[in-house]
Amino acid sequence: MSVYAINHPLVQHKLGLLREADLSTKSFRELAGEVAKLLTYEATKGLELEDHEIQGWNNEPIATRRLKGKKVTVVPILRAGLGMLEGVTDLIPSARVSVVGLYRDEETLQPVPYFAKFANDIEERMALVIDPMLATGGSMVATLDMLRERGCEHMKVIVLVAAPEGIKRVQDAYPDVEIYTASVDDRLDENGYIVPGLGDAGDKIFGTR
Ligand SMILES: O=P(O)(O)OC[C@H]1O[C@H](OP(=O)(O)OP(=O)(O)O)[C@H](O)[C@@H]1O
Ligand SMILES: O=c1cc[nH]c(=O)[nH]1
Ligand SMILES: [Mg+2]
Repeated sequence: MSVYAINHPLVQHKLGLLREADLSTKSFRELAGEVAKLLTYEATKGLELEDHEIQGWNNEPIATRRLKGKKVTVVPILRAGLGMLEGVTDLIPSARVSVVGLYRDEETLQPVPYFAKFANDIEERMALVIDPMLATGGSMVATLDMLRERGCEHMKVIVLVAAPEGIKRVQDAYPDVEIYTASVDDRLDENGYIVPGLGDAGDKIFGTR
């Protein structure tokens, strides 16, 4: 089972702040970006390197290493995934951004697609899919389906908070996909919200509460 719940003290401290009921939009946005950045650090620890020789300060060659292969594509799921994007691209500034627009129908809890634009050569890139909330997992699996249909083989998921139901759904469909999260929470409530969770992450990030 490849779920990585990151217990780093900074992640746990910031997650605790994010869970405060009356946090301002500004603080929620800042913290979501900061936790996304720390989770990205963990999620990228297995990236492949290649040897690369450079000219050093005194004109002597230095053997260094650099990231190998095509640049990563980051895939925010609209809207709420945008709240994590800057945190991720702070660490991977040359990443290509692919965007998937989905909203979850409030009655059926099914994902409804409304936009998709992928980086070119997606089949050669590692995709880091970002969304604050993994609840039923419907939105995440729909996004992974879109990427896999386009030939993307190497995908990882970064979410701020995950419900056990969503983790199971992703793992059943994509056992090879690693999930990085600040917390595996207890359960979903009767409306499909994660408990204890963060509430409606999209509304909090966009100030549309
Ligand atoms: O795992 P699921 O049950 O599919 O639920 C999770 C999805 O719900 C939220 O998005 P929402 O539909 O609220 O859209 P928004 O980001 O535009 O607010 C969240 O950001 C995920 O994308
Ligand atoms: O808890 C949840 C579940 C879905 N979407 C959210 O924003 N929060
Ligand atoms: Mg929402």
